[in-house]
Amino acid sequence: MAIPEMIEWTRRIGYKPSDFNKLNIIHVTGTKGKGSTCAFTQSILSQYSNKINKIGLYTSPHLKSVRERIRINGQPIAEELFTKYFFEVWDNLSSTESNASKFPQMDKGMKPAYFKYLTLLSFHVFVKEGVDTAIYEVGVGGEYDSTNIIESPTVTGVTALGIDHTFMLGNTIDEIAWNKGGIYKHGSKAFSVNQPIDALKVLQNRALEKDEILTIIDESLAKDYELGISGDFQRQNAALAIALTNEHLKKLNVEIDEFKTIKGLKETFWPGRCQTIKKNNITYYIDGAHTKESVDASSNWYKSITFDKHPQTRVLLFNQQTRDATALVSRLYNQINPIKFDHVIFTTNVTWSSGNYSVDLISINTSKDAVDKLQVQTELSNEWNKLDSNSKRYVLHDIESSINLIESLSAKYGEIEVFVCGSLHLVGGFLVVLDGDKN
Ligand SMILES: Nc1ncnc2c1ncn2[C@@H]1O[C@H](COP(=O)(O)OP(=O)(O)OP(=O)(O)O)[C@@H](O)[C@H]1O
Repeated sequence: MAIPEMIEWTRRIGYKPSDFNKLNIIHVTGTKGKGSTCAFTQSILSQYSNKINKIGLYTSPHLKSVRERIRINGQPIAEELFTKYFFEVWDNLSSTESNASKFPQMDKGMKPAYFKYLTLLSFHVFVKEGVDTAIYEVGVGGEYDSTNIIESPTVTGVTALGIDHTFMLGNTIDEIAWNKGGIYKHGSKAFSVNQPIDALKVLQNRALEKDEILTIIDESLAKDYELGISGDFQRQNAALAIALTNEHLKKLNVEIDEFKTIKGLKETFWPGRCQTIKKNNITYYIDGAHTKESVDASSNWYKSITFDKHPQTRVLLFNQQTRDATALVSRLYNQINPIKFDHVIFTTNVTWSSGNYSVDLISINTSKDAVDKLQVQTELSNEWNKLDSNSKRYVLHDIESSINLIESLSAKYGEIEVFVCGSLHLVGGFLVVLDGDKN
């Protein structure tokens, strides 16, 4: 019922899905690289400002502020606009009659859950603000995702597939591919990067169901270009972005200009993914990887850019609160080998030492009890002890305390390098504390 319900919510805020065709939507899913691909796409298209007036970008999750999820021309929408449109949606949902015979479970006045609400809000914002190109990142999967009420995207793309969200999408790569391939649409060219053979067959069939022939992009498309997001694997995401933007521009009858592609790729900024920040004597290498494949990718990135450096001290700051954290951390250890960490810090995603989360980062998915008992962090520390008993291990309650510890290590040892990894929630809180955003 996910899609019929989403269409019903849409009706209650005053729209039909076909109203969103004028947004000229590029729809993107995948397991890894969706957000980066969308960011490259946005940045390339922003070079055509004489032809494309306003570009909307809908992505998830956010790092520091929920407004990052709904961007116009690359910028998170302002607080005032967010508030205004949020309550317009809210009031419409409160007042519009329900379609009780068809949706008895959706009483008048009910509100959809978080992601659905934000998706509705994004459509409303983009229509009201006169967006003429919109890029939509799927939340989870594709077929039943709330973004999949989009009827006529200009083009669709599937990034690298892997195993994640199995409770919703299935345990095998075929089932996952089936869900993701649900965004392909009749009349919209279907793209993907190269995938494991089983997944590829499923994607091909899913495209055929919509009378489209799947195009596997040439992954060398971006090989000679400078990319604004670091990491070798980003070449694959950038190549997909080139294919998507070229097709989109064709549909809009805009001439493709390779120089704009090159400039757009170079200027792409997407924080929290293979990002380096230098602060005094501390260099932070930050990546929100949290699945097997992405932990491999980001560990290799860290290794490749720091292997030849010989800092006084290396530190790992890690958390993963809900997935198989110990398996991920041992994977990270094996990938990074022979680099060794002198200090290893396991923290929760709680932002401040007071026990508070930054307001936009409050998580109701994490059991408070597990956080209070530092259960996951203690398990991680025990696991690390088996992997490398020479590292000094710390189990800390929150991100602020972890950064304080890192700063005290730097005061003692001088030049230090810190790899921050395991969770985008950790990275979000980390950036809030590092930037001193007290909220
Ligand atoms: N093509 C890729 N292959 C492998 N790993 C990747 C790839 N692209 C991104 N990653 C990894 O996934 C992490 C998240 O990247 P990104 O935000 O682009 O992906 P996403 O699909 O939006 O993921 P999520 O939904 O988890 O946010 C990156 O930090 C990186 O570690």
